Amino acid sequence: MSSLRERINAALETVHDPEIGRPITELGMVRDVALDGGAVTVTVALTVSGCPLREKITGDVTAAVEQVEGVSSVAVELDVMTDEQRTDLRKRLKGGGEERAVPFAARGSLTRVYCIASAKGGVGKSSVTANLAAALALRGLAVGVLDADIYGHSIPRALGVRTMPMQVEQMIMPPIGHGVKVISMGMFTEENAAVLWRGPMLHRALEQFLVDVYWGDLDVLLIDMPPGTGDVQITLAQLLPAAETLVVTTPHLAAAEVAERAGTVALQTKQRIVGVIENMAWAELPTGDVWEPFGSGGGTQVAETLTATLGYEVPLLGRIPIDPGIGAGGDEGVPLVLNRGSSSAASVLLSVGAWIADRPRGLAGRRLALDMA
Ligand SMILES: Nc1ncnc2c1ncn2[C@@H]1O[C@H](COP(=O)(O)OP(=O)(O)OP(=O)(O)O)[C@@H](O)[C@H]1O
Repeated sequence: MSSLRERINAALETVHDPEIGRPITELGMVRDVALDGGAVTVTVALTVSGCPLREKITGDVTAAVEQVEGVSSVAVELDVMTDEQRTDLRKRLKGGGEERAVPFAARGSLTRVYCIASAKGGVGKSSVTANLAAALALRGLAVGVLDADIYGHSIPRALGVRTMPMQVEQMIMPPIGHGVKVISMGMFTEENAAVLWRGPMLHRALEQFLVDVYWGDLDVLLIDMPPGTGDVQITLAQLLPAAETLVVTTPHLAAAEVAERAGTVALQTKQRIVGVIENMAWAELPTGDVWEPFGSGGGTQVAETLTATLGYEVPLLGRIPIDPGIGAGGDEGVPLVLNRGSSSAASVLLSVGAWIADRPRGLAGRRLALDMA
């Protein structure tokens, strides 16, 4: 039979750091386990002082150790990592790999990166991104969202994220909302300040979000793009040449114009457009009838035009109806797919999420580093 200390250590291995998602034992956070008969005192070193998750970690350690046979009481003492320990942690998390590389652009990266793009603002791109991210997390996928929309940062709020990212050494720990890791340009600017992002500054900021943020091993990274064509599109195409694009449009936008803009970016950046999502496509009347206030066929037309222009199949992945629950979910920080999963809008969003989830995580069908030149 194992000793009390061994059993306590095994219990501590089940406690994960809430931000990093790895066992605290593996991260070097358990500094000491003192035994006085069955009374246990565990000293945990937090990554930074004033860590907002101290209570959660204390609670998790207590709950895990309390259950160990032979333990009569548990006390948790908190300490803070030394500079050397933080450096060591950063190296461990980066896997000793190249320091300043974009992990998703590395050869062999299995993370699928999708840029959620639109020709114009206000078509619901951010709402779609937040809901798709939540839908993917719901299916058990490891998901991150990078909010690169420099004109409006609605993603953190839509995913219920209210905390700021923590910094450990040069590593930025993304806050997590509904299981989704979130980083937004808005987290690094004064509240509501209109920032005029110039090209080089923008490039550096986006690079930092991809390189210095600890994303961990993601299945999918969604990037909420600013509408239209511009510096963000160019920068991201350089940093993430294998990223793919999902185009969000509404039926009333001139389909030809939407397709032309999206197609031009795809041709210039050589990034593949993998599908079109039509938002605000229809509304259900109290009578049960379907009403299409903005006309119909826009999404199909965009998909068909892109298919013809780009020379490969660009499918229409879904038509999301108008649903006030989308706006309410965004305001409350609980995406519609999580709180009204059976509504028509949620069903479409969940089915697009399923389509993304079912695409292989591997390299199949993707452009490899060799032909990125
Ligand atoms: N299907 C829908 N039904 C009802 N309201 C919607 C729907 N989709 C989005 N909305 C609402 O439309 C508004 C614009 O949506 P959102 O912010 O997601 O668009 P966006 O394209 O990201 O805009 P921007 O680029 O300006 O940030 C929001 O108030 C949102 O709640």
